[in-house]
Amino acid sequence: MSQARLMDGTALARRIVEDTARQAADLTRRTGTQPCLATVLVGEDPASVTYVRMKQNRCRTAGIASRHVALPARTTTEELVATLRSLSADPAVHGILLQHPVGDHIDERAAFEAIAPEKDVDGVTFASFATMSFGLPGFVSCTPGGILRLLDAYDVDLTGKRAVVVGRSAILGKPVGMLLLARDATVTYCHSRTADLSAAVREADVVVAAVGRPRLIRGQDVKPGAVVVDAGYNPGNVGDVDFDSAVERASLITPVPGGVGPMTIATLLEQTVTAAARQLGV
Ligand SMILES: NC(=O)C1=CN([C@@H]2O[C@H](COP(=O)(O)OP(=O)(O)OC[C@H]3O[C@@H](n4cnc5c(N)ncnc54)[C@H](OP(=O)(O)O)[C@@H]3O)[C@@H](O)[C@H]2O)C=CC1
Ligand SMILES: Nc1nc(=O)c2c([nH]1)NC[C@@H]1CN(c3ccc(C(=O)N[C@@H](CCC(=O)O)C(=O)O)cc3)C=[N+]21
Repeated sequence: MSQARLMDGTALARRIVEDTARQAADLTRRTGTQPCLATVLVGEDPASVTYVRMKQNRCRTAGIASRHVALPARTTTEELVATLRSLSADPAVHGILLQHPVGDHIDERAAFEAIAPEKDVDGVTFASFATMSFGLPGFVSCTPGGILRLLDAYDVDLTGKRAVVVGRSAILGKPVGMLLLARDATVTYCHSRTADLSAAVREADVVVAAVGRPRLIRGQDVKPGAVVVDAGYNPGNVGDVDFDSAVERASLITPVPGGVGPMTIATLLEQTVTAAARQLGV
């Protein structure tokens, strides 16, 4: 069998960011206000520092202002909630991103819920999860939203397809399953307690790997012709899919890097400009 075609997230994300930059410039010209994303980081985990910096850099190239709030690792839930409430109330801030994970001593859910839904451009609040799941207007979780955009760009028909999502986190696995369900896929969630992961994956027409375990999904478990989305992003730019073996069986596959990662940031920027437009009343 021939090798899978690559789903090029870098190229699609570049087009989305260019469109977003035009919209940001237009909005700035019409209102005199630049769209602004606030990024909040607790602690100094090097990977998280890098991700947040990438997001800020991409904002700058798209003409979106960013404001960074760096909090010490010992920050309490109450302090973090207070910070997010004050950003939620600040009219100069249009979108808020709280970088996950925040540390075990903090109630991450309480922190997410302190983000005003109209500024939840990362799509992490209960309100966003609900609107996304019901197909109502609102903000989608960025990585899941980016994954669906990528599948659409490659004309992947999801209707009636068996989709297996490996992982069920609040910002990735669970919401991507809801988006696939909304597109009439038959969705199975797998997680750390799944009895036979290989058996589940072997049945999948579409696999989304969102685990955080390097190369967990192997080519031998990929159904020939399946579509494979690797959302994993492990140290050393390694995905959750064993690319070299999976590329031999899949029909379409995302590379790491250059697949899902850039789509996440493109979705974040796009939703920030949408949030700003709504808040500025245009
Ligand atoms: N490219 C991007 O933009 C982004 C990439 N990521 C990447 O995606 C991956 C997942 O991130 P995230 O969802 O935040 O991670 P979490 O650690 O929050 O969740 C991991 C999920 O995988 C499940 N899991 C763990 N081990 C296994 C296993 N051996 N078999 C089956 N399931 C397992 C867990 O199950 P259980 O629920 O039972 O514990 C959990 O549901 C990471 O590599 C992360 O870096 C994350 C966000 C954005
Ligand atoms: N609240 C929250 N929302 C997130 O969206 C979120 C988060 N927390 N915590 C951490 C993860 C990780 N994440 C990535 C985003 C882009 C790339 C990305 O663009 N990667 C490039 C490579 C970039 C490079 O390494 O040069 C690629 O895959 O091609 C990777 C990882 C978002 N996350």
